[in-house]
Formats: sequence, structure tokens, C-alpha cells
Amino acid sequence: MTENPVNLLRETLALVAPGTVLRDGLERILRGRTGAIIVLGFDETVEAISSGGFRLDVELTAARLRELAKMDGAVIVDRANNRIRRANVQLLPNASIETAEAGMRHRTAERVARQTGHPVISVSQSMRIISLYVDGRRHVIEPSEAILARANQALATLERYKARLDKISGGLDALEIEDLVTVRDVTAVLQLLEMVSRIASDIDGYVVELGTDGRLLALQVEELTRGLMAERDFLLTDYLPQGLDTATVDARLKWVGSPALLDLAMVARAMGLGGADGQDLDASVSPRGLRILSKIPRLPLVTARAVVDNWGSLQAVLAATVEELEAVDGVGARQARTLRDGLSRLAEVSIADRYA
Ligand SMILES: Nc1ncnc2c1ncn2[C@@H]1O[C@H](COP(=O)(O)OP(=O)(O)OP(=O)(O)O)[C@@H](O)[C@H]1O
Repeated sequence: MTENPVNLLRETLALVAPGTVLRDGLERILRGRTGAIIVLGFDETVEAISSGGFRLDVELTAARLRELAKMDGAVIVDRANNRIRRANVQLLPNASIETAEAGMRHRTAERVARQTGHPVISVSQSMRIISLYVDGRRHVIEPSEAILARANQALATLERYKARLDKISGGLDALEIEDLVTVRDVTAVLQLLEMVSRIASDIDGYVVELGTDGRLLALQVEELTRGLMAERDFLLTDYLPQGLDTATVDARLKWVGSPALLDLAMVARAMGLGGADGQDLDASVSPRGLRILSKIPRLPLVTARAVVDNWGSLQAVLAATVEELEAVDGVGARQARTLRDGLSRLAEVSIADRYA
């Protein structure tokens, strides 16, 4: 099999999500109180294990699927072009393939999926359940309400983490301006960014499964996570030691499980901060300044980058005069003023917050 199993499951979940032709057909089969076995792939391997029935080459529609499922046997759909290719077929998969299922329909579905590498759907007449067999695993298609309940729980968690992220990221602004940042402060922001991104990716999975029922959810996640990838990038640009790049940090964090992620030293180690074991969380660090400069309204990102590249530290940028800023390649008079005013405002807000 050439396809990545995770992608094939995701692809199949998208094919049967609410709002799709296939899902509509499956719902009709359930309402009609019949069962079905549908193979989502058509090639020589499928042909070789198909016996009897009849051949056709018609577009997949919900009504056709429902009609054809009334007959005994399987329906074969070419998922590459959404056409029904065979119906009323008896499937003869290799009987030595292990299956944990009971009942011929489900045993057959599981074996065919394993043997052909194509996803197979079975609709159980007796249990009124739609199951998906993909890459050796069974996935039960749940009603949207059940998935939405879980997705909404995840969304509430995402909102809580996002609120905390906003708070500690704002706190980091103040510490950066006053040059009081420690490894703990930086890693706490990256930790939350990582948690938010993991929860968002879980919700993305639900969105795929929910199809049209997940539109609102998708919009909410998009709104909550907008700009966070950029913020993460700027944070890493600001604090990564020389010789360590973002891709390496990403790869390291990927292997950190969610419970381990709660350990700040683990995050520090991934960022190459806090000593060899990441334990020195109280060590001082200074930002290059890109993260905070990116927060200045109307300041083009290229200007922010040019300034950071030139001075290499936020404290040096804070000490620079408008004339010095203007002298940097890629910084015009207007941008130098915007930058100076923006930094002054940020400093005022930070100090006011600190002593409020
Ligand atoms: N090898 C097969 N090829 C095609 N269709 C099959 C095959 N085996 C079973 N089926 C289909 O499944 C139907 C039900 O079979 P059976 O009652 O043995 O399965 P089951 O798993 O108990 O089904 P259900 O959960 O729907 O009650 C058959 O009438 C037939 O349409």
C-alpha cells in the first residue's frame, strides 16, 4: 500500500462526513433498515475477489447507493472518480486473513479492507451502525451530536489555554522591555503555544469527521489560533541559540508526549536553553526582538526583520535613536518613527501594567 494510513483514514472520514453524497446514501440505507457493504476502491485486486453481480459505470448518488444496497452483496465504488462500478457482488477475500469481527458482513468487510488496502464501509442491518475499515482498523461512524459534544469540550479547553497564552505572552512583553526575561518565561509561552496547537489539531480531526456540521467549529478554531504560528516562529527566532533552527525544535517537540510537555525543563531542552538538561529555568535570556516588534501596528514585518538583523538584540533596538533606525537598509523615515513610537507605547503599557 502506498498511502499513508493516517491520511487514508482522514481521507475516508472526509468522504463519509455529513454533507457528502456518500454519507447521505449511508443515512438513507440506515433509515431504510437495510444493511450494506461498500468497497471504496476499484482495481485488479478488487476485481479478483469479486464474484457475480453486475457491472456498471454510473455516477455515485445517494439514491443509487440506497437502491443498489437493497440487493444482496456488495457495492463497489471507485473513490478516485466517484463512480459506482459493480453491485450485487459476492466478495471472496482470503479467508486466512485474521478478523476479530462476528457476522459475515463485518468479517468480509474487514478482510477485504486488509487484502485490498481500500477502505470498506459496512452498514449493519441488525445493529444499525456504520463502520469503516481502513488500514486494519475499524472506525465506527458516530452521529454528529456525539462528535460535536467531544469537539466542544476540546474547544472549551482551547479557549482556556488561549486566554492563558494571551496573558503570559503579554507578561513576556513587559519582561522583554525591562530585560528581565528568564528561561522559565520563554518556555512557558512555547509550552502553551504547543498545547494550543495540539488541541487545535485534535479539533481539526473532528472537523473532518463532521463535514458540513463542523463549519462553525472550524471558524472558531481558526479565529482562536490566528497568528499563533507566526508568534511561535518569532519567539523561536528571538531566543534560539546560534546553530539551532526552528525545524530541529519542531522535530524534538514532536516526540514530547502531552504529559511530558507539562515539564518546562523538557521544553527548555528542546529550545537549547537552560543548560544541557534544561533545568536552569531561572537563567537570564535576552530576546532579539522580532516577537515584540511584530506587535507594533502598521510596522511592516520586513522592517522589523531588518532592524532585528542589524542590532541583534531588543535592548540595542530600544537604545537606538530614530536617526540610527532610519540609517538601516530597508527602514524609511516613516517606519523609523512608527517603530520608535510603537516601542515607547509598548514600554508605557508594560510598565503601567507592572505597577498597576
Ligand atoms: N462475502 C460477502 N460478499 C458480499 N456481501 C456479503 C458477504 N457476506 C455477507 N454479505 C452481505 O451481508 C448480508 C448479511 O450477512 P450476515 O447476516 O451474515 O452478516 P452480519 O454481519 O450479521 O450483518 P448485520 O450486522 O447487517 O446483521 C448478506 O445478506 C449479504 O448481503
